[in-house]
Amino acid sequence: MELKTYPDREMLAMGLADELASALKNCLLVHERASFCVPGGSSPGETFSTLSGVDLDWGRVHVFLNDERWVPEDHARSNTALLKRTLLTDRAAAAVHVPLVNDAETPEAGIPDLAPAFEAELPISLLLLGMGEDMHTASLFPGADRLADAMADDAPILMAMRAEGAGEPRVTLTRRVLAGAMETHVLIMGDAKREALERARKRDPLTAPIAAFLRDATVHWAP
Ligand SMILES: O=C1O[C@H](COP(=O)(O)O)[C@@H](O)[C@H](O)[C@H]1O
Repeated sequence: MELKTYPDREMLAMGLADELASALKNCLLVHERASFCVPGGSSPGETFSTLSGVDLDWGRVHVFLNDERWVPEDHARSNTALLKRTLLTDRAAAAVHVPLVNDAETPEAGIPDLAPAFEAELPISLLLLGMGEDMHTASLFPGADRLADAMADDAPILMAMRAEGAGEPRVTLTRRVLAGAMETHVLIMGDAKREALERARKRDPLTAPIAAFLRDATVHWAP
């Protein structure tokens, strides 16, 4: 694991957006397209806004979320809405968005229609993950009902997930899919998450799911 620290959140957004843009450009030099898998939540908005203005061949970039809360797009907690508002705008409006939610009643009912589109996106070219103070990443929550299945080597691409701390039901890419990414970055902010990261490094991924992705990751942190 490499840890990059920034003096403040604005510098983090600029530095991380720059690094992600370089990774996408390098990928597009040798591949027809790049698959770019990104988190939702409260942390990535400023990085996404900065990245959306970068001049690159966005039409060859396929963007999708690590996970989604099973809520409609006009819901305040919709990760899809955040993605559309902050990343898939400006120059990046030309990117191809692979949706992770539909209008089915539950994630279990929606996944069969969503999953086939993800087959063509693997392996993920560039992965950005977030992390909660409880050491969850994507919707791989400690104590979640199907965490062990989602962490297994033979997990499907997408799984439904429910956990006490998660709020609503979720859909998440599974560990093997996320861990297969060619390049991985993690975005965290604040002292509590820095402490959680250090705790997770000593823990089993089944109790600290972010630990499954740290070995080859670059972690970006600001106070
Ligand atoms: O619920 C979620 O939480 C994590 C962390 O979010 P943050 O608000 O603490 O930055 C996020 O990475 C994930 O995509 C999201 O669905």
